[in-house]
Formats: sequence, C-alpha cells, structure tokens
Amino acid sequence: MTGTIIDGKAFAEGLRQRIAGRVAELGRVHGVQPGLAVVLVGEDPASQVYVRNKAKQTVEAGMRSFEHRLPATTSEAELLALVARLNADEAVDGILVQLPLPPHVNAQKVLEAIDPAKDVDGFHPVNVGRVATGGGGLVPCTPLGSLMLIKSVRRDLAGLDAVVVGRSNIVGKPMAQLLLAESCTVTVAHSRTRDLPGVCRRADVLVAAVGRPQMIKGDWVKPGAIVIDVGINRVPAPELGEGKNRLVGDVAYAEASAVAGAITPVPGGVGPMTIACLLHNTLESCCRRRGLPFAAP
Ligand SMILES: Nc1nc(=O)c2c([nH]1)NC[C@@H]1CN(c3ccc(C(=O)N[C@@H](CCC(=O)O)C(=O)O)cc3)C=[N+]21
Repeated sequence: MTGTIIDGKAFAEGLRQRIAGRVAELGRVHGVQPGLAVVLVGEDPASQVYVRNKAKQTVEAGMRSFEHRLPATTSEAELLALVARLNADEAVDGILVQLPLPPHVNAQKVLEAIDPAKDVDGFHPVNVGRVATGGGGLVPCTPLGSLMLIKSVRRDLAGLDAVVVGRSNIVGKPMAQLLLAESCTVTVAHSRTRDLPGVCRRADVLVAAVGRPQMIKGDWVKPGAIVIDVGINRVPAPELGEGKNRLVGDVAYAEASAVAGAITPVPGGVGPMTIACLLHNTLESCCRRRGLPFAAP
C-alpha cells in the first residue's frame, strides 16, 4: 500500500492563480494594487534565494514587491525606523521581516513594531491572540498552508486525533490552534515528550515540525494517517557528487509513505504553500485595510 502524495506544488500554483484573479479584479473595480514589503538583514545565501522567489511570485500575482536588503551590521534602531516607515506607507499592505535576525537585534521587539494589520506572517501578539481566541487574525503562512493541504484530503476534521510535533511560535503553536478550531483533539509533542513514537502512532493527522532530518519513522505512523511534513533540512548527498546536498523533511518519507493514507513530500509539499499563503495574507490585508470584502481565494 502506498499513501496518496499530496502535491503542495500544484495546490500552491492553483492558489496563486486564484489570488492573481482577485488581484486583477481589485485593480479593475477599485483601482487598488496590493503591495508586499520584504526586509532581509544580512547576506545568508539560502535566505537570499528564498527572498528572490517570493519577490518573483509576488509580481507574478500582480502585486507590488518592495525589497529592503540591509547589511548584517544594521542596528535595531535602524530596523525599527524602517518598520515605522513601512507601517506609514499606504502602498504597503504586507510587511515580512525575514527571520532569523542577527543576534544583536531583538527580533520580538521588531515583530511587535509591525502594524498588526500589515503583519502577513501573523507573528504579532495581536494576531497570535486573535487566532487563539477564534479568528479574525492573520494566520501564520506555514500552518495556514498545512491546514489547506490537510483539508484537501479530508474536509471534516472534527473528532480526529491530531499530533503536532514541535512547539515553535512560527509553526507548532499556531498549527495546534488551527487544528483545535477544526475540532480535532490536539496533542503538542516536543523534545521532552515521553514515548514520542507511541504518541505519534495515535495520530489521525500528524504534523512534523521539529527541524530534525527524517526523525519520524515509518512505524511511528498510524496506518491511513494524514502526514504533513513541515521540515526543510539540507543534508549531505555524496551520492549526487562531492559536496552536494539534498532537501529532506522531518519524516522518513520512504517508510512513512508506505503506511500513511496521504503524505506531503519534501520538496514540493508545504514549502510552496508557505509562499502562496504569504500572497493570500497580503491580499487579505489589502482588502481589510480598505474595508473591502475578503473571501478566501
Ligand atoms: N519572517 C519569516 N517568514 C517566513 O515564512 C520564513 C522566514 N521568515 N525565514 C525563512 C523561512 C523559510 N521559509 C521557506 C518557505 C518556502 C520554502 C520552499 O518553497 N521550499 C521548496 C524548496 C525550495 C528549494 O528547493 O530550496 C519546497 O519545499 O518545495 C522554503 C523555505 C519561509 N521562512
């Protein structure tokens, strides 16, 4: 038996096309063009590639893309001043400050400086609180995209046992809130959880967001479960040539896909959904800030 492979890349492409349709309509009917500002501090090559992809897809969706690349030596005060300018800029509907920030910058302070109405990452405490108390907030992109993929295989999640492995503010905690709102029985597991394999084996929906390559083994997966692999780990791949790397998830995919009912691959699973959901949230911010109706694209 082999589980259904959930094609996140294809789903994300469809979502981006629907978003582009809405953006075109906003322009036609209201003369409005959504804008997304991305702030990148430092020279990390992986981050630069990622920011370039985001900018490309933003423009392809018909939105304006504003890129701010700052040196790693940028002070916290300078960064806060830039955020204040973007908050005040009417052409900017969404602000994303790429994480991680250099150690001399207090990342939480910077995130809290972003106008919650423009916080397309959903990391501001106001949005975290709104998501936790039943909606209206901007939802973090990776959990939002993960939930869309889960619901693409099963519409009604009520009563299912969901296990989220990982408790980060960016993925684990908001993912747990979204699954709770879908009436799942949610367990959040982490590095101190006792009998992690046993806890995972109870899951009808298993979300892996730990950042450890291929940690979740095939025999940790309940037969028929929906498995969402959020991990993006670069590991050495000598079989591809000297010094080469490849991407693997937090799930041992070959083993797990033989047991799961449906599973996301890495790459091509959750990753592409994260960027599509960033555009989703930018469209949502644009509509809400202007008092225009927003329906999920
Ligand atoms: N404020 C903030 N918000 C973020 O959302 C954020 C961030 N900081 N910092 C960095 C991480 C990383 N991240 C990724 C999103 C998509 C892919 C993605 O599309 N991955 C492709 C593979 C790309 C490849 O081949 O390298 C895939 O999984 O198929 C990867 C990584 C968002 N992040």
